[in-house]
Amino acid sequence: MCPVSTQVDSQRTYLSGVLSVTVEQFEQAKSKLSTLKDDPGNEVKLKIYALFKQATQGPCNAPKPGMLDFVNKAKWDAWKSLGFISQDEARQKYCDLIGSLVEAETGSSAQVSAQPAGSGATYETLLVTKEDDITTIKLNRPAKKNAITTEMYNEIIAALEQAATDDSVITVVTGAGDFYCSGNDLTNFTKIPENGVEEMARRGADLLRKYVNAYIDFPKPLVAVVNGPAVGVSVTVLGLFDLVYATERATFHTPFSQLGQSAEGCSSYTFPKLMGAAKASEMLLFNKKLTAVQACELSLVTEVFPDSSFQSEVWTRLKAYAKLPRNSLALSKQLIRSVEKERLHAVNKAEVERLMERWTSDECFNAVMSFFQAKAKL
Ligand SMILES: CCC/C=C/C(=O)SCCNC(=O)CCNC(=O)[C@H](O)C(C)(C)COP(=O)([O-])OP(=O)([O-])OC[C@H]1O[C@@H](n2cnc3c(N)ncnc32)[C@H](O)[C@@H]1OP(=O)([O-])[O-]
Repeated sequence: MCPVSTQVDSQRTYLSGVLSVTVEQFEQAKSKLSTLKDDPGNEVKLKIYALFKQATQGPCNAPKPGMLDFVNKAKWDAWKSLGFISQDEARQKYCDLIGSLVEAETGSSAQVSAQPAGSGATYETLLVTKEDDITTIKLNRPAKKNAITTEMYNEIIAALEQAATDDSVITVVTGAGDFYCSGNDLTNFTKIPENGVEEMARRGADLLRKYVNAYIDFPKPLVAVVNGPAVGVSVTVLGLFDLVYATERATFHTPFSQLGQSAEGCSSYTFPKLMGAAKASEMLLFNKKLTAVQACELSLVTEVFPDSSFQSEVWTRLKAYAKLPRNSLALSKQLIRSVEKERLHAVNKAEVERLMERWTSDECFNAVMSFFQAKAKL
């Protein structure tokens, strides 16, 4: 909560039914920003920038910077992502954000910020719901084909931690829009911290290890409802799900070599085990894209459904499954997976170490540049 706004409740005004901060409170928040001692990190700085622009100028109307103008493109994207929220709401969010940063530094809300996001928690990149004993984690950046930003990795980890302990029976991961997920957001590679690419690689590796661990350790039945094409890390972790239901429109590919990278998500172990070494190599080394039916034939997918009836058939089935005795389901899942857990953690660790080296390589740098250059020419 914003300390600035809570100090002077009487100065708050109601506009269109929305609690709003005064101009004075907004100015106070602005000056508090310069007193912060800790760098809040690029993601948060971008959010502050975007909220400030929205609060002072309204929705983004600036021309889109070129793809190679990384910094200005990231700022523009952040501002644009606020859509048409009102200047009032942006002022309120700006104050709340700066208030929470100030409070975190002074220690008064340290406990709150250390807690995983829970039911009732708001996520920026996910829609998390609980209904019919099913917790659904929906990746929610459809305009970017649900590419996974650093923030989204953290939010998925938090949502899985929460789902692991809530009273739902089954947990589902799915995507908003026409894609399931386009994998790692390639702009993650353009957010280089002050201490350089090595530091970016170290942080990325740490986050990826935690992310994959969240799937390895997940204690209840975990189901992927693959509503469209899936790419990269969203495909590799499928080997850690208990069921994978796919629309016939879905495709599956892992363009690691093309990106100068290497396999992750425990796929260097789960894929050969599921489909045999030769088929796994075609995917993981040579970027072979599978149709949903081919993925099902190779045991990566449990069952394929016609696109027109996909949602209704899958959800009818999942709702029935969620009525089964919860402890029996969870304990059976744990029996199936526990034999492999130690090995999977070791595989995850080894894959992440390899990737950390890859992310500082010329091969990876050149591949990511090619992606953005190709876009810039469009
Ligand atoms: C961490 C572990 C190691 C890595 C593991 C991996 O996941 S490796 C795998 C890594 N993944 C890849 O290599 C996939 C790279 N992406 C693609 O190949 C294609 O975008 C596509 C086939 C996913 C969709 O093609 P389409 O013609 O249907 O749609 P479109 O292209 O017009 O996209 C719409 C908007 O979304 C944007 N966007 C989409 N994906 C990403 C992304 N990953 N990143 C950032 N942005 C992305 C795209 O730029 C565009 O934004 P704009 O211009 O509106 O600001």
